Amino acid sequence: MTDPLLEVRGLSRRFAAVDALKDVNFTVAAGEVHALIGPNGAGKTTFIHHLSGALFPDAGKIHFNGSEITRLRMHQRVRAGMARSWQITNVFLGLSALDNVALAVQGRPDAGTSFRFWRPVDREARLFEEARTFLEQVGLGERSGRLAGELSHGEQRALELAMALATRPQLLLLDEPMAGTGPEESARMVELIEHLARHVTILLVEHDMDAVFRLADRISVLVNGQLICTGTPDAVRNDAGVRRAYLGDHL
Ligand SMILES: Nc1ncnc2c1ncn2[C@@H]1O[C@H](COP(=O)(O)OP(=O)(O)OP(=O)(O)O)[C@@H](O)[C@H]1O
Repeated sequence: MTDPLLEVRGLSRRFAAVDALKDVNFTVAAGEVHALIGPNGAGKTTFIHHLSGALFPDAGKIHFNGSEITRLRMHQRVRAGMARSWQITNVFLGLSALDNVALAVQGRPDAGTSFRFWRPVDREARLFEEARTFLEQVGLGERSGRLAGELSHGEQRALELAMALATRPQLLLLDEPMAGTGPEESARMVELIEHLARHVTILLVEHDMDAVFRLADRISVLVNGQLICTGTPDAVRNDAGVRRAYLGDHL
């Protein structure tokens, strides 16, 4: 078996009296869509914060793409090939969709070198050309000139995905991409994630179980800070412990 793209070993984190994460062992294989599910307060957001570098653990190690990243800062993890959707907090609402993605392209470390040999006018044209391809990938090609603030909530989530893709990640962390979207927008987001999954490995945290069971190759279940099960959607659906602790209410 090839080494996992992401490997978490013995991750623990305590907040005052709460064990938010307890000795979590977890892997994401290259090419898969891996969903992390669990009831409210299970520790999912805390876990994603540890992967993205927003928080550091009390114990445990995180390896990504063969290197240890446990103590790396957020921007270093982005450079290493990990991108996270931030629930729209990173989108500049007063800028066009295209400008938002162009900024994300420009922030990529290799953009400086790949654009260095172009004259300023060509350089700018290249930058926007590349940004446009990411907008097209998320279905926003026609909306590139719109101010981000004028886009619907679902379109803003898609824009955020285009910005994450602009960093050319190997692993995309999607934190509740369906949150706040209506049924039509959710369906579009599921299609979009299916499309992106052909090109990039995805770790998905999501409460929408229809979306999770449709998209995931493997599912991990977190309850009270502990990973109680990892397996295929069928295995997780039929796991007695999972049904008792969580899915029983949802199925
Ligand atoms: N900064 C913090 N300070 C104190 N306690 C915290 C902090 N962040 C999280 N917790 C606690 O850690 C536990 C896990 O919270 P977390 O937000 O990670 O759960 P979650 O699975 O993401 O929940 P939800 O699905 O509702 O978003 C909860 O008991 C929460 O109250």
